[in-house]
Amino acid sequence: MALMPVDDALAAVLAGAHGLETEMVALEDAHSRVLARDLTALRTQPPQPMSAMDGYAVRAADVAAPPVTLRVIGEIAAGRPATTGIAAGETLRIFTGGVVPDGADAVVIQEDTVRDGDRVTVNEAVRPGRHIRPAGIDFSEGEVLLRHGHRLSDRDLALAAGMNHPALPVHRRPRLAMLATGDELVMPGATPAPGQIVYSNGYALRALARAEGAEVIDLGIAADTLDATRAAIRQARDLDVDLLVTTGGASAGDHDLVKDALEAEGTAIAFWKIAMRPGKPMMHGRLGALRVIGLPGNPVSSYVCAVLFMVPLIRALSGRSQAKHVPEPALLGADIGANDQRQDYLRANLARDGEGRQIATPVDSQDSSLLARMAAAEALIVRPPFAPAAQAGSGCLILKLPS
Ligand SMILES: Nc1nc2c(c(=O)[nH]1)N[C@H]1C(S)=C(S)[C@@H](COP(=O)(O)OP(=O)(O)OC[C@H]3O[C@@H](n4cnc5c(N)ncnc54)[C@H](O)[C@@H]3O)O[C@H]1N2
Ligand code: MOO
Repeated sequence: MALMPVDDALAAVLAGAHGLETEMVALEDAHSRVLARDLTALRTQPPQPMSAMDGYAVRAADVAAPPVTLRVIGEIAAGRPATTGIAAGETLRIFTGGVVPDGADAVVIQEDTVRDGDRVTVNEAVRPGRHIRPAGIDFSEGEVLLRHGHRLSDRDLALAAGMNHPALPVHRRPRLAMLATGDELVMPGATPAPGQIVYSNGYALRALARAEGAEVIDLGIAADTLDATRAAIRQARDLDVDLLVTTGGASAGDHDLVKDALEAEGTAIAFWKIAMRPGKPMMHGRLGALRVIGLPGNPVSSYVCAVLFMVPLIRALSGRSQAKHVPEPALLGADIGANDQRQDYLRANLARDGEGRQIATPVDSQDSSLLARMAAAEALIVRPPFAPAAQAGSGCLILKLPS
C-alpha cells in the first residue's frame, strides 16, 4: 500500500464522524461538554432597568444645578422594587441591583450626597442614564447565545445559568478503549529485565483523550501473539465503545501483529502507512461500528499521531463544530533542511522575539523514541512534503501542544 497523504488520512478518519446521541446534564456537570442544540435565553437580563451603584434614584433635571436638596420618600434594595415612582423634588434611596423606579432617569452615588433625615443634598449633577443598567443590556429573551457544537467553558456555565437553564442538552461523550502491545513492556515502578522498557505511551494518550472529553477504558498490554491481540480486539468490540486505539505492533516486523489481528477479526482497514514523520505506520479501519486507530509504538510517534488523528476524531464524535486543528503562523528559530516525501512534525520550543512574534525552534533531536524532548516541546512545526530548506526567521506553521 502506498503512503497516504496526511490530509487524506484525516479525511478517512473523520468520514461519517458526527456528534453522538444527545443527553441532558445538570448545569453543574456540563463543563467541557459540547452543546447538542443552540441555546436560547429564557429571560431578559437584567429584566428591568437596575442601579449599578449604591446611592439615590433621581430625575437628572432636578439635580442639574447642585447643590440641590431632595425629599427621600423610601428605599429600594435588590430584589425589592419600589411600589411608587418619584415626582419632581423627590428621590428614592437605592442599592446596587435595585430596580430603578418610575420617574427616575439617573442614580447619584452616595459619595456625592449628604443625608439628613428624610432629606438628601446632592452635590454633583448627573447625566440621564448615569449608573443605570437598561433592561436587556446583557441579553434578551429568545436570543441564541451559545451555539450547537460549542464546548462549554466555565464562563459559559455562568451564562447558561443566567439564561435560566438548570440543565443542558449535550452530546454523549465518546467511549474509547486503549490497548498496548509489546512483550518488552513493564509497568512504571517495576524492575525491567534486560531488554525490557517501561510502558509510557498510554499515560499521555489517555490523558489527552480525557482532556478532549472521551471516557477511556484501559485494556492494558496484550502479549505479542496473534491470539492475544485478537482476544483484546474482541474485548474492545464487546465493550461497545466507539473507538479502539492501539499502540505498537504497527510496522513491518515479525512481531507487529496489530494489522493482521484486526483483519482476522473482520476489520476493514481504510489505510496503513501515512506520508508523515513521525508516525508512518499508523493505520485506521472499522470493525462494524467500532472505529479503530492503530498507532505506532514509538512514544513520540504514538503521541503525535494521537494529536493529529485521535483528537479530531474525539472532537467530531463529541459534536464539536471545529474538529480539525488550525495551524498558527510562527517564525523559525533555526535553519532547517529540505524535507522528503513525508510531512514532518518537528517537536519545537516557543519563544517571543522583541516585537512579540512567536518563534518556534526545533528541539535538538527529532528521534521518535525521545520522551524527554517530547515532554519539553511546546509545539509541532508542520513541514509539508518536499518543503525546501528554510532559514531562521522565515515563516512556518505550528500546532501548539496541550500544556
Ligand atoms: N522495516 C521497517 N521497520 C520499521 C518501520 C518500517 O517502515 N519498516 N517503521 C518504523 C517506524 S517509522 C516506526 S514509528 C516504528 C513503529 O513500530 P511499531 O508500531 O511496530 O511499534 P513497536 O515495534 O511495537 O515499538 C516501537 C518502539 O516503541 C516502544 N514501545 C511500544 N509501545 C510502547 C509503550 N506503550 N510505551 C513505551 N514504549 C513503547 C517499543 O518498545 C519499541 O522500542 O517502527 C519502525 N520500524
Ligand atoms: O514514523 Mo516513525 O514514527 O518515524 O519513528
